[in-house]
Parts: sequence; structure tokens; C-alpha cells
Amino acid sequence: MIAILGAGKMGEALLSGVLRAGRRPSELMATARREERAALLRERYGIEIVTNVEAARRASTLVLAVKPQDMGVLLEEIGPRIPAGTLVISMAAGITSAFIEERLPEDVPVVRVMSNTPVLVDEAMSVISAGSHAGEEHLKLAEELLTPVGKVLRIPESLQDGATALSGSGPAYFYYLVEAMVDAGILLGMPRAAALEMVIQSAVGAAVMLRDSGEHPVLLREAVTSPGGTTIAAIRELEKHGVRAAVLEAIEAARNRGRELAGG
Ligand SMILES: NC(=O)C1=CN([C@@H]2O[C@H](COP(=O)(O)OP(=O)(O)OC[C@H]3O[C@@H](n4cnc5c(N)ncnc54)[C@H](OP(=O)(O)O)[C@@H]3O)[C@@H](O)[C@H]2O)C=CC1
Ligand SMILES: O=C(O)[C@@H]1CCC=N1
Repeated sequence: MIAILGAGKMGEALLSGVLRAGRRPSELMATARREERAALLRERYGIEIVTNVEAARRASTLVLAVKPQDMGVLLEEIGPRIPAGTLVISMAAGITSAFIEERLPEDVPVVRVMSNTPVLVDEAMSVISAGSHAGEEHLKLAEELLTPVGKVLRIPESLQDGATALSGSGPAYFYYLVEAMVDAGILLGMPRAAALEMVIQSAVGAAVMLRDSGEHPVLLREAVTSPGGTTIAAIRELEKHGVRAAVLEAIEAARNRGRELAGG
């Protein structure tokens, strides 16, 4: 039995993915803080919605999907009630496996995961690390859970905050760029719907080429950038405005914020 504790955006996305992958609703349970949320999850997925304590008692795998700021309270509630042999998987940004282990009975294995919202379309990037009591079999169980909803990569836990900044938040940066490009279309007099369609299809085409061509992004960009042409005129402006440096600093800031989160 797998229990998702705090089935909000990420928890629900994982829940729906796991069901799409063929697990039966009877193999899953979830918890929610508000009754209307519990009712919605029950109705939408036909799964049992239970209390955190009941989930901790009955499930063999607990997926913690509350916000980092709510993790301390949740662990205080369930920590002492988790039976030996339960696997704890945390999806929270910034929360270290040590933070969780300190609040659980000794030797409970913890796997830390950073996924992203494309879980919803089975295109997630999930990176996983073993806590100090987790071994190969626990990483395999986490991979089994996450592989149906996207790619999974093992990394050392020291890189988890960096991964949170890069791929956890990553989709937001692409959406932000799309927003800015659509604004540019508006500036040039395009109808909004047409601008959005052009930008989204360009993003999808670029993403598929990045994934499937095996070419380095620099070569793909060079192929678009004709000598004396239009693309280089745009790139000159991006360089002039320090966009590359802004990206480096933005992602470093996200990594640093992740490091602060366990402290509340
Ligand atoms: N959003 C994203 O893109 C990503 C988020 N994450 C991580 O995933 C985690 C969840 O984020 P997200 O899904 O966006 O957040 P949400 O706020 O959507 O989901 C968290 C859910 O947990 C519920 N909750 C809080 N405390 C408890 C409790 N004690 N018992 C039961 N339920 C509880 C909340 O209830 P209520 O509805 O009442 O607030 C909410 O529904 C975070 O730790 C975040 O760092 C990781 C990768 C990407
Ligand atoms: O912004 C956040 O804190 C979460 C973690 C990664 C993506 N969203």
C-alpha cells in the first residue's frame, strides 16, 4: 500500500500518474488537511482518504508531499507511529533526509525526491537520493513509482538543492520565457492567440529536437542563426542585457533558497 501524505498539486499529480500506470485505487491512499479536498480526491480517484496517522500505520510506502514549511508538523504527528520497514519518500524542496531521519524511529529508510509538475503528462524529471538508512532496494522502489511518470536520475544528496533549482523549478522558467515571447508578439502587433500558438509550437518543436536529435543545444542554435540574419540580431540583444548571467544568478538564488527551507 502506498500513501500520499498531503495530496496537493504534486501529490495529486503523482497519484494520478501512478493510477494511469495501472495500479489499482485499492493499492493507494492519501491524506488531506481539508474535508472538501478529501472529498474531491475520493470522488476523482476512488481512493481511500485517511488520517496521517492511519496512513503511517497501514502503508508500506509513505510519500510526503506537503510544503517544506509543513514538514516539521507532519513528522511530529506521524514520526513515532511509523513501523520499522516502512519506506519514506519525501518530495519536499530543501528538506534533507537527515531532517526527516531525526524525526523518525531509528533505521527507517528515507529517499529524497525532487520531481516537477510535468508528472501530470508523464514527462517529469525526478531526481532521487538515498538517505543514510536507504539502500538499493529502496531506490529501486522509488524508481518503480516514478518511472511511469517520467525520467528518473540518481544523484548524491549534496546536489538535491541544485536539482530543485534546475529541474524542480525548471518548467517555470520556460513558462516565463513563453510569457515574455508572447508579449513580444503583442508588441509587434500579433493577435494574442496567434502569438501564443507560434510560441508554444516553437517551444514544443525545440524541445522535441533537443530530446530526440542527439545534437548539442549550441549546434541546434547555430543552425537557426544565419550569418547577417535575424536570429543573431536578437541574440546580440540577449547578450547585451546579460540574459545568460541572469539565468546563472537566478538558478543559484533558487538553490540558495532551497538550502534555507529546512530552517523554516
Ligand atoms: N509545485 C511544484 O512545482 C513542485 C513542488 N515540489 C514540492 O512538493 C511539495 C508539495 O508542493 P505542492 O504540491 O506545490 O503544494 P500544495 O500546497 O499544492 O500541496 C501540499 C498539500 O499538503 C496539504 N497539507 C499540508 N499539511 C498537511 C497535513 N499536516 N496533513 C495533510 N495534508 C497536509 C495541503 O493542504 P491545503 O490544501 O489545506 O493547503 C496541500 O493540499 C512541496 O514540498 C514542494 O517543495 C517539488 C517539485 C515541484
Ligand atoms: O518553488 C518551489 O519551492 C517548488 C520546489 C520546486 C518547484 N516548486
